[in-house]
Amino acid sequence: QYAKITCTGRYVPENTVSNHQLSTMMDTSDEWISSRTGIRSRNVVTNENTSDLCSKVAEKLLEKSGKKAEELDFIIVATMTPDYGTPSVACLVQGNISATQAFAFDVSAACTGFVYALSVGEKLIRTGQKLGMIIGGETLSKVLDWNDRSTAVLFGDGAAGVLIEASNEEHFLKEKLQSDGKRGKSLTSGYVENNSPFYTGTSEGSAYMQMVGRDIYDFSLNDVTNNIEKIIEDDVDYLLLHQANKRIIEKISKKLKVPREKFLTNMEYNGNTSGASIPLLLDESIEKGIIQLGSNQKIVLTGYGGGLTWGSILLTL
Ligand SMILES: O=C(O)C1CCN(c2ccc(-c3cc(CO)ccc3Cl)cn2)CC1
Repeated sequence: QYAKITCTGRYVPENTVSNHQLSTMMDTSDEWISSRTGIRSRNVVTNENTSDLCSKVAEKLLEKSGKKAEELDFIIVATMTPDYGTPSVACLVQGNISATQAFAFDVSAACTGFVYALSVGEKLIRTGQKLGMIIGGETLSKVLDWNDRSTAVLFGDGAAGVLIEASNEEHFLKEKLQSDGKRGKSLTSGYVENNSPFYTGTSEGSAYMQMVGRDIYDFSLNDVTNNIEKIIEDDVDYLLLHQANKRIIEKISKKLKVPREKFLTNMEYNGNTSGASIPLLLDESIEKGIIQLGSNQKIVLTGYGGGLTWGSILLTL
């Protein structure tokens, strides 16, 4: 049996923060942010954590599909901003929706997390599971250094996901997943201090998000373009890339010689939501009627970011 995406859903926090609002909090401007990133606003939690956002998505997926929670065989959450080290966000979601038959785990691959998780979920279906839920969810606002304008203006909170089910038709056509730990220090977040009386080592990192923008920019233009080239086909209808920066997407489209209008974007009102960005874009594009489940449209999903990780999946809907 094959796997097929049968439902999509999303949830973003109510609190919308405009570029202008940020310009009253730090030395930045709407002009700088929107011209350099394409971002005009983002949504930021005030009293929710990642498991809350993901649980809202889970409830929406069940409501839209008519599936019962106890039908779920597995739940995978892709996140770099979990509530806890343990329990996983996926387990917290499982508890919240009483998916009593499911096994649940998180995937840590930053902005490529949803692509990695979808790839794993597809294999679980192909080896016999019947129904899975795969969610990308982040509360990046809790790990940002809000005094560092170079990162604080780029990121947003949100969650979105899909149901995948066993199918007789083949929908997942090709994938290429990659990582490079040697370059991992270019984007870090969530370092945990060791306070043991025995520890004499140094503190390596920061709990806050730190990014060497130049390195990530160059990586995205070079490694990510090469990755897409390995799986893309001439009749691809749309490419849904991780929504990190409008200029990088324009540069990738030029380098690939693929028309810009095939690259869907939504960073304008979400900011960079890391593992949530691709499923947010997928659900929004379906709601807008640009993409339809069951249409046989051919799309590419490409994530790229912390790890460093990057990867693409070519699939038909
Ligand atoms: O000066 C400028 O133009 C600045 C230059 C620095 N910028 C960056 C740099 C890197 C990213 C980024 C982040 C991730 C992680 O999700 C993945 C992929 C990318 Cl390309 C986003 N923005 C903002 C505009």
